[in-house]
Amino acid sequence: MASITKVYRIREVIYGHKQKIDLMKIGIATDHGGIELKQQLQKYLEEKGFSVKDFGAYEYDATDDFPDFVVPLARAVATGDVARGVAVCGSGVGASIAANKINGVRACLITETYSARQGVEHDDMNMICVGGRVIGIALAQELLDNFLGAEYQGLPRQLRRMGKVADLEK
Ligand SMILES: O=C(CO)[C@H](O)[C@H](O)[C@H](O)COP(=O)(O)O
Repeated sequence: MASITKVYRIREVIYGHKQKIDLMKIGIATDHGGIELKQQLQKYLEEKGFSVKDFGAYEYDATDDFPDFVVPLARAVATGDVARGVAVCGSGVGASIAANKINGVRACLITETYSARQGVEHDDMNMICVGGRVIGIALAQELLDNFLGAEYQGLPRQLRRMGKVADLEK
């Protein structure tokens, strides 16, 4: 695992991030497709000691739209207001599509633990998207444990690849 100092240095070199991000501050968002899962995950994270910023939705409304909640969360991840983001929608697909429109966000729809960890270690994934209509709380908790327990390794080949991805945003 990379040291925190190394992680900050990597972020500064690749993305130009200057500020030290509070790694215990996590953002969470959902549309109506994941209200219950979001509530359960927020409680789970808080019990683990994370500070969780809730971007809504706060109540079930079948007419709400995922970009209205996921994009503010993605912007907070991109600016470093929160260290990482957890986005829920019905399938997780819409959330990942919307989040990846924001420069600096590397969001992925995740359904198994290998990718939850490897996506961070190799690709510096900073948002995880899950489907509230697809997975249950037990798997979702395991996904978060792997996502939040992982750090970008920043090996030379990984830096080269993510540098090429970051160049796409210039
Ligand atoms: O799952 C989603 C897209 O991947 C969306 O975020 C919504 O949750 C889903 O489309 C909502 O569907 P509904 O039929 O409008 O409830």
